[in-house]
Amino acid sequence: MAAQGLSVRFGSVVAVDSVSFAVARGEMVAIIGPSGAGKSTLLRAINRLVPISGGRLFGEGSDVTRLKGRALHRWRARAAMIFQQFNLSPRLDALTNVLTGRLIDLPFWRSWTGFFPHRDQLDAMLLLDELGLSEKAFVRVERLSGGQQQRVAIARALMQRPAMILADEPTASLDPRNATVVMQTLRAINRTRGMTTLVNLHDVGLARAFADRIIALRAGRIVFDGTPADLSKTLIASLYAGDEAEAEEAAPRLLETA
Ligand SMILES: Nc1ncnc2c1ncn2[C@@H]1O[C@H](COP(=O)(O)OP(=O)(O)OP(=O)(O)O)[C@@H](O)[C@H]1O
Repeated sequence: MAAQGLSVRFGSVVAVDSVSFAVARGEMVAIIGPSGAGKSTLLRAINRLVPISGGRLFGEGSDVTRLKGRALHRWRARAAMIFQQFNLSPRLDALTNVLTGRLIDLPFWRSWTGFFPHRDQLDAMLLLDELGLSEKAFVRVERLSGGQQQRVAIARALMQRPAMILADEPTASLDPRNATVVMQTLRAINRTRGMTTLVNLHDVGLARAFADRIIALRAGRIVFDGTPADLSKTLIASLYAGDEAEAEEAAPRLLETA
């Protein structure tokens, strides 16, 4: 996947400002930056959930900026999104939520009747098992913990048979222990399946612990693109300059020793 001079504007606000980068297959990239830096807009632009105002985006051999109709639908399934608030159907059980990841490829009448092929049911069950949730398959997701719900959302994303996962602040609603479990799950999928993963994170510590590479955004522009080891305390401090409360939240221990 590659972005070349990618921009997203909302009226006079430039949320993503001529951003260029390429992500290799199987890479795990964390995108960090202060609130309003454009992290969410960038991931949504890759999935074409927000209109792209300028530049080019390439993925799976296509110019994604030009895709329409079925091809665009297909790209959206291949670039599977995971959200902070899970976006599950709370009253449905975990298995059914995972199965809805297949709706994208099923004929309309099947989604309408709620009938899923046996093969898909087996795949969904195997995914839940892989993510340590087989005993929760028939439990309504509203009764699961936040960490379990996010893992159901990850299983649903995998049911889309994606080429990449785009996770937008997947740990922001979770306590530190569950946040770590969710990041471990994303990392395990990245390693075992070679799944290309882009993950927006507020928490710089999690980004450093789990990503191969970190891209830092400030005011819609890339201000750092490198390995976690190369991300200096000075850069982290400048990233959050002017907002001590946010710096403290994003990188408490890292800045303490600066
Ligand atoms: N739909 C929209 N309409 C208008 N402005 C928007 C829209 N979405 C985002 N913006 C603006 O674009 C800029 C980037 O927002 P974005 O949500 O991408 O940042 P972020 O880095 O993800 O922030 P946060 O960490 O707070 O989620 C902000 O100025 C925001 O107000």
